[in-house]
Amino acid sequence: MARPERIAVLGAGSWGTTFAKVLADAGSDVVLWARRAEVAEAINGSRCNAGYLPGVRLPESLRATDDAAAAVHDADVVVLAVPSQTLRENLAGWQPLLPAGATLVSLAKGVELSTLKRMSEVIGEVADVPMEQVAVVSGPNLAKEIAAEQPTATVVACADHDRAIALQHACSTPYFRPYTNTDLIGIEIAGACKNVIALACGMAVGLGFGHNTMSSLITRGLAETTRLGVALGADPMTFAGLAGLGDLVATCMSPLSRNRTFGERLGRGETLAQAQEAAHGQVSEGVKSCSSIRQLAARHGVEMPITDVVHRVCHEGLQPGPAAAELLGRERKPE
Ligand SMILES: NC(=O)C1=CN([C@@H]2O[C@H](COP(=O)(O)OP(=O)(O)OC[C@H]3O[C@@H](n4cnc5c(N)ncnc54)[C@H](OP(=O)(O)O)[C@@H]3O)[C@@H](O)[C@H]2O)C=CC1
Ligand SMILES: O=C(CO)COP(=O)(O)O
Repeated sequence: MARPERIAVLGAGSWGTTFAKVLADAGSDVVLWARRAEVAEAINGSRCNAGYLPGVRLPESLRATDDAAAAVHDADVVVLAVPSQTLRENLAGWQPLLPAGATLVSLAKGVELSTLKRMSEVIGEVADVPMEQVAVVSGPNLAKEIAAEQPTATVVACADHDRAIALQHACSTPYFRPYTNTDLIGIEIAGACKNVIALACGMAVGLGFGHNTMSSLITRGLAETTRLGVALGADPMTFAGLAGLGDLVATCMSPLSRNRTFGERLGRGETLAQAQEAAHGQVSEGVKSCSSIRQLAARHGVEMPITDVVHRVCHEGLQPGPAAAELLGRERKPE
């Protein structure tokens, strides 16, 4: 399959804008859709999306618009960069505009609350395209670091390996190195679950705990994520890769992570509403996905104790201190 020529990125938040920059830097012809006209105007005028990426100069070749039809016109790749829980509604509106045969790419890391579906499943269903047309990009990809052109690797996953390779070419730059994979289930489960584990790590930081605690949560978090992924049909090796362990470590360890920061506020005693207000509208996917992942795990008889307490802290009034004590007090068992 030929390298794509025209790419539309729908969603101009931190990651959509950064990924559009990566694609433009890789030489692709990119149009970025922003839902607010003033954001598109600022990108075209001052080459900046100050609300999400202050101080980052966007390439001259990157064009922005608030007209979704103009953005997707003639595109052979359409990248979806909106939050997981709004993707279905957004895509339903865009579906009539999508060029036939275009590769649809998900950047979102979550599990839909109402259906417990992964993002690629939502895309296949709403766009009514074969799953071979749907791809996912996921890895240790904190937007601000990539926007600053710090070296980063990622994974481009698609059941159609040729499409994955075409997309890999379209987003390879001297600072961004994509690998291909065909295990969509593993890549997406890893991406959604790491946000929940990052919330737990943030709570640990907020409670004043150090690196042993973080490391224990990361390792046991990876164990429960892998259990769920394997139950759903994923390749267990995916969880040792960039989109598994790689993203888990980056998100849990970095103060740039919105999920970790959100968890830290809860750990310091703030309420969910206070932590949400401090996020200034930026999405912390784990806050909702902890509930959908917990339900998905229950449906498949998989134990996910960290995800369970994160859900109860976020939505059922459990406090982070007692949540930590509960995890430590669980029945003793072999590793
Ligand atoms: N940021 C990162 O480092 C990374 C993020 N991701 C994932 O990418 C996805 C998008 O995240 P990110 O860009 O960071 O999120 P942000 O919160 O930074 O931006 C969200 C974007 O979606 C738009 N948006 C929000 N709600 C709606 C809606 N109802 N309809 C249409 N557009 C909407 C926002 O528009 P507006 O500005 O007008 O509100 C904004 O452009 C998430 O699933 C995230 O987990 C993955 C890898 C890295
Ligand atoms: O997915 C991410 C890094 O890979 C971004 O994480 P946050 O959404 O927690 O900022």
